[in-house]
Amino acid sequence: MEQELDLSKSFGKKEAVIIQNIDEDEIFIPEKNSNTFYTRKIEGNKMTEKSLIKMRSMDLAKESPVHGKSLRHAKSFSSHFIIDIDEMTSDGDNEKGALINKTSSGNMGIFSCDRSYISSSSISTGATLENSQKKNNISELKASCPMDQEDQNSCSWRGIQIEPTLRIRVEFQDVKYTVALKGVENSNAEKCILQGVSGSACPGEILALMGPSGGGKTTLLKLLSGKVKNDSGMITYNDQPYNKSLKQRIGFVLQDDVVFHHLTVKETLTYAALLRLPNTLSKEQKKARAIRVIDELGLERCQDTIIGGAFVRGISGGERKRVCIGNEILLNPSLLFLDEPTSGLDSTTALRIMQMLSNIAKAGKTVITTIHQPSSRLFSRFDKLILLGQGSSLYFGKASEAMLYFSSIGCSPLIAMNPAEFLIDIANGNITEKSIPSDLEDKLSPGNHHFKSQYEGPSPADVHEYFVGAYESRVAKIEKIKFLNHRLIEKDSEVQNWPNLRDSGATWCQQFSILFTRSLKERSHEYFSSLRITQVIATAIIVGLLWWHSDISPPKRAGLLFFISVFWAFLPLFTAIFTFPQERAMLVKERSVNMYKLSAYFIARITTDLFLDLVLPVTFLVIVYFMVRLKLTFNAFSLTLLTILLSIIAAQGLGLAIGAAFMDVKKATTFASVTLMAFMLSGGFFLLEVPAFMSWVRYISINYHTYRLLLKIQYNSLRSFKYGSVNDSSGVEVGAMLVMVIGYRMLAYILLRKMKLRTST
Ligand SMILES: Nc1ncnc2c1ncn2[C@@H]1O[C@H](COP(=O)(O)OP(=O)(O)OP(=O)(O)O)[C@@H](O)[C@H]1O
Repeated sequence: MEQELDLSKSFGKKEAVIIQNIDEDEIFIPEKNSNTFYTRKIEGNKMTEKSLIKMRSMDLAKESPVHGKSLRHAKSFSSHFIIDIDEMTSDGDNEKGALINKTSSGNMGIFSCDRSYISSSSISTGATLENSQKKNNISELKASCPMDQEDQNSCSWRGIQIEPTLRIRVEFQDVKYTVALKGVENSNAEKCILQGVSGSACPGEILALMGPSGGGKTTLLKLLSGKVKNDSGMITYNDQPYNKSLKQRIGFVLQDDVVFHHLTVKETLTYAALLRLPNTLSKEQKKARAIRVIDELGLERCQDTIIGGAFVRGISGGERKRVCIGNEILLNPSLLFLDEPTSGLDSTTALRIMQMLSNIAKAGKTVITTIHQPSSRLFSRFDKLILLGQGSSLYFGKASEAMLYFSSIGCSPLIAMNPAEFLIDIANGNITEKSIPSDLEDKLSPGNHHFKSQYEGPSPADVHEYFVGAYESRVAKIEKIKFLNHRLIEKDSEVQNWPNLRDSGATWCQQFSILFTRSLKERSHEYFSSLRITQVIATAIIVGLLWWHSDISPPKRAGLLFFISVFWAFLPLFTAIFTFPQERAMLVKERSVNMYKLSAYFIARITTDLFLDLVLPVTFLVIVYFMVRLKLTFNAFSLTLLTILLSIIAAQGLGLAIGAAFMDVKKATTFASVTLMAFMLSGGFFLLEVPAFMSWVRYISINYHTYRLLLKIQYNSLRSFKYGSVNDSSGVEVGAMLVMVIGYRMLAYILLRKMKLRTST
């Protein structure tokens, strides 16, 4: 079926979309500057959600115009039409009127160019918008949900908003940042990372920070998000300086954001929702919110796939980025900061992510993102742009006017070039294949002190200096005046108190239970991995075979009992050592946004390990006990098992404390191996007599106490062993082990508390 639309009045630009399968009673909400449309159905005064409608983008330049105008043909779809995106999404109040379908198809759509909601059914009757009952419904809907032009286009995101977004305008003026250089001879050496950067970003906008690697983008992002404090200059949020209550309104997506590798997409977002959303929402509502975010981010297909990591395959890079963004979006932040959200992704996925950010911005949020080298399609999504080169601003303003600005100062591409490529070249001081500004050329001409006898073109340093100077004289001054004027006007206005965002998330007990379950899910794969099970069972069988039905004489069994004490200290210690170093990034990230109390995390974490560590030792002991035929009484078996469990818990505590002290796996494992060796040698099996001045080592040795307890259980007395005290009661050993169980954990907790949460650049 061939469809024709009279687009002659309003259309005729570069791009078009074909929209298929339009139902009756649907309205379309075109996105500004994008080729995305949403559909909503109207039921009474309510609009219900429907998915993004299918569309196809095409280049109209390649299409043959009909009637000499922008009339287009389209074939082979049950229902579709073509419409000019530029016109459709053009800003503003320009009333272009509705486009009426010339055919009689009842399944065609109608659009007007003022971005109103338009019903497809209006077309089938040829009715105008004014007469449409649907329009009345829409007007009522708009009246009940007042929002500005941007907000109208963002209904899909409104569904996941907890409360209306507080619109925050970020302005920064003359921001400087310097770091002290470590490891250089001159201890006062400093490096200036940002020098006098200014700009602003308003709600509904995407501000892109572009520049070459090392240009200072991430540093600026961290300064603007309050993660790092600036040395001088001013950063304001709705004309107020940063304060702690802003923290909850800021979402920050790191370049390599941390997520648990063994949790699925759904689990990741559900746990985040349960922990972070306010308690005014029920558990079911929080879960529903997570599901909603999954839908909005287009992650339905992979919601039950694990995230994955370096050693385990999971979701794709683009999906992972979207999960990280979803983690932040759940909370409806007013400001969203992203560090290179598209790096490493193919251009289609990158565009999809940018489209999503665009939708997020249109929901009234301020989005600031760093970006390396975007494609031209990606570039067109930015509202504002800051171009940084060696920490200095080379451009700030509308992204769409960046090329115009550089051409106004005499630098434009001489060959066809992607704008981002051109801008990055400029920021790198590379102006090959670009026109050289006459001022710069004059500077390098004979007679000037910059002139070199053999003209080689301007050096990157000259180019950089020129563009910084041009920016200072043409843009920076104007921005400064704007900023100051703005502040003067705002000065008399009331100081704004940030309204309380929400009550705090989950209670302590809820936090504990959520973190316990999350930890159990994340860790169980490690505890019950086939490798670990094989390791324990194989060791048990080898030990059982070596000591098969061994005779009961002490010399023979002492070696076995000592080995058990070493094995069940070694294994849990080296497992526990990784806990905090591995989870450090996640802990810092989650704690820095007060996601939970450290105590809830800590208790949940050690309880998970306790729980998981009980299964394998029981299996081990059952195999060894009956193969060797250790003392076959119920009491002896249970006491041996309890002793091993006590040893495991004490060793875990030591491992946690060492891990928390170093927060570095390499250092921690080195220290732990030396400690365990000292414990083993002083444990009483290798050495009966220890010099008096070294005897203290025994008392802090886990092996010493475990070995003595095992001997006492099997032989009731230590008299035949002639080492250490021959006291037959087990109180001292049990007491010492309990002190270790609690003491090492307390130490680990204190060390964790001291861990710095604020990051440096
Ligand atoms: N703490 C620090 N000590 C020394 N130099 C630093 C420190 N932090 C940042 N820098 C330097 O400051 C410059 C800017 O760093 P930043 O991470 O902001 O760059 P970037 O533009 O984000 O780079 P990329 O795109 O490669 O991520 C770099 O040269 C970096 O080495």
